[in-house]
Amino acid sequence: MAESAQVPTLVYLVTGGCGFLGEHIVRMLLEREPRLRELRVFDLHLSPWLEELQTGPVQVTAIQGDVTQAHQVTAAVAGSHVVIHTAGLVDVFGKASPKTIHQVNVQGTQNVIEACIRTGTQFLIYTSSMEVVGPNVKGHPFYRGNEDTPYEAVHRHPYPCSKALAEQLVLEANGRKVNGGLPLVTCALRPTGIYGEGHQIMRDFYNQGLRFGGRLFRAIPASVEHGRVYVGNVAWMHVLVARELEQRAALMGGQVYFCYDKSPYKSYEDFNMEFLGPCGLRLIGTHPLLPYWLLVLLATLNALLQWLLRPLVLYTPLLNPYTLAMANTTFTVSTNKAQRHFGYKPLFSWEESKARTILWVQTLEGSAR
Ligand SMILES: NC(=O)C1=CN([C@@H]2O[C@H](COP(=O)(O)OP(=O)(O)OC[C@H]3O[C@@H](n4cnc5c(N)ncnc54)[C@H](O)[C@@H]3O)[C@@H](O)[C@H]2O)C=CC1
Ligand SMILES: CC(C)[C@@H](O)CC[C@@H](C)[C@H]1CC[C@H]2[C@@H]3[C@H](O)CC4=CC(=O)CC[C@]4(C)[C@H]3CC[C@]12C
Repeated sequence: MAESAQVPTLVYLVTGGCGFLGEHIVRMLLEREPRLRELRVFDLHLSPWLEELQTGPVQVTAIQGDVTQAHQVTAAVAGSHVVIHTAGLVDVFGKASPKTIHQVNVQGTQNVIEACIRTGTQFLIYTSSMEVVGPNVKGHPFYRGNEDTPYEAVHRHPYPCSKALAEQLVLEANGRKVNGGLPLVTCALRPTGIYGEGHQIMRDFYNQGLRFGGRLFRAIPASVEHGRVYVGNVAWMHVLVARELEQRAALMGGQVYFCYDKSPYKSYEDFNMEFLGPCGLRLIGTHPLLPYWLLVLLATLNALLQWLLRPLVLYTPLLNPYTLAMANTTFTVSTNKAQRHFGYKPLFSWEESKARTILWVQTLEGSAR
């Protein structure tokens, strides 16, 4: 991928480029990657905002496609220098079947890998997840751990299982010969809970609060810390890895990196209130309002109701057995591996991340402020 710094010559492909994280990666690349000649945005659902990006100096190519269709992926990858694979089914609410989650997240990733091999694309960055590690099915806490912290990564839920399998495929593909004889260089980035402009779950919490007269009810102890990272910093880490992967292939190839920044360690609900509070919502209770056994019962009833209603309507509440277990298990990271390996530093401070997210929440319909 060696190229002259003056003339934009590179072709990047972002799968899932119209998603929450994907959009930030696309915009960040256009703002901060001067070597770009063409940016291909591959997604099952193309967004209208892509049109506004097609008037700039970089050729933005919108490709409507499905990562489960190998031929579509191969056509999109052919001729690209770097692939950022962020497309995926991010579902812990029972919206998609386990089979579909596997097809998209695992088979789709395999299709991306094989497309790189077949077409000679050398650099592949995969958006993995903290969920590849945990919280595990035993509810073991992961307290300010890093990429080398021993932890029993045992999962049953289709989503974390699919992310773990896909990450393994990507890392194992590192070093395989691509068409033309050069080695494929891969790495995987593991964001913790991403927040920021466009986060659907934050939108869901906000709407739930509006439905209850501006109130949200504490279900999780404030002491249970959950790692969060601002979407702009996750996007920046992807851009940086894509830039450094060629020069530092021996060090970075086949590696995993947690995505992190200076976002504070808080419970999932308290962290959300950093943004929802200034927008008029209140979190009721300094302790969970219901005993844990009752929350488990309610979550189980929600899962039963989802199953009963499925032939008629898709019922996907925030509270289900998996989300309750996740929220109730400490999982935070403390690492500097990305800084040591490729000089990553968060682009956005906590204050900037918070301000940007609050501004976005305030634009949501019904915002009190
Ligand atoms: N949201 C979060 O807190 C975290 C997300 N991640 C990972 O980041 C990536 C992006 O996640 P989000 O932006 O939150 O999700 P998202 O659902 O907003 O974006 C995913 C994108 O992939 C596209 N997509 C889904 N199925 C596809 C298919 N078959 N073919 C082509 N495109 C397809 C969707 O249309 C969507 O635009 C995912 O791989 C997810 O596992 C990792 C850690 C945390
Ligand atoms: C209803 C209450 C119990 C409430 O507190 C439930 C919160 C719950 C919806 C979230 C708690 C932890 C979140 C997950 C975590 O951030 C890790 C993730 C990584 C990903 O790759 C995708 C999203 C998620 C699974 C995230 C989803 C929402 C939570 C389960």
